[in-house]
Amino acid sequence: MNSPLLSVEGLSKRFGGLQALSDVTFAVNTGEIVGLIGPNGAGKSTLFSTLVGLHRPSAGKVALNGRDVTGLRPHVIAANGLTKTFQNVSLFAGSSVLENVLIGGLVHSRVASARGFAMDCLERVGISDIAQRSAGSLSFPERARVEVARALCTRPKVLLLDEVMAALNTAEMDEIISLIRDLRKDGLTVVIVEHHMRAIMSVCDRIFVLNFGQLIADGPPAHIARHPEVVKAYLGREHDV
Ligand SMILES: Nc1ncnc2c1ncn2[C@@H]1O[C@H](COP(=O)(O)OP(=O)(O)OP(=O)(O)O)[C@@H](O)[C@H]1O
Repeated sequence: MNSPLLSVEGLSKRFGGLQALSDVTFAVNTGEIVGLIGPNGAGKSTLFSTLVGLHRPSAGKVALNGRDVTGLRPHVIAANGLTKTFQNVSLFAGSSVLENVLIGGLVHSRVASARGFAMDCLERVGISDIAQRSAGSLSFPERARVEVARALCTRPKVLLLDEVMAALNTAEMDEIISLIRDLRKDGLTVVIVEHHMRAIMSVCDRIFVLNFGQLIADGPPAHIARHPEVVKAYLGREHDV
């Protein structure tokens, strides 16, 4: 059997007296779309930030394609193929859409060659027509696409999407879901943190559930939607899938 593309073993993160992640272990295979859910404060963003090197883990190991990337600097981890988008979309409002996306490409190349690839990424997410617009003037759905394009510009193998659908209505969310499916068809592996259960349940092959920093369940959407501990800790009721 092939080894998983992303492998996380016994990952823990402590902030002073607070244990934000406790002994988290999971694996993601090439081409999967995996969801990560759990109540506010469960540790989802901390897990993403620790995976991409923004936090140094207190214990545990992260491997990408069999290579240990634990504790490496964020740009080195990005260059190895693991990238995340940022919650509460953090674009440079005074810069153009193209400039915002191009920043992602600087992990691999200089500005001149990054520009062409940044345009390709904008094309891939369907917004090449707004490349010269100021990022500060964008709608929420446009901003979500720019965030995805910027992450794509780092040429990820695994893309971590942190609540990119947060401010979107149902129709806008469906468009992003369709984009995520297209990215998978192109060979990308995706992990999604999202509070919109309809979106998560419809797009993910598998879902991991965090509660108080611990992984309490892992399985296909139909299993997670009826998992008693998940319903109690997070969902509040069983969901139809
Ligand atoms: N830099 C930090 N310093 C100290 N504590 C932190 C830090 N970042 C997160 N925490 C704490 O770690 C815990 C997990 O937070 P985290 O943001 O990862 O949860 P989350 O599951 O992403 O929540 P949400 O769904 O609200 O985004 C929380 O108790 C939070 O207050």
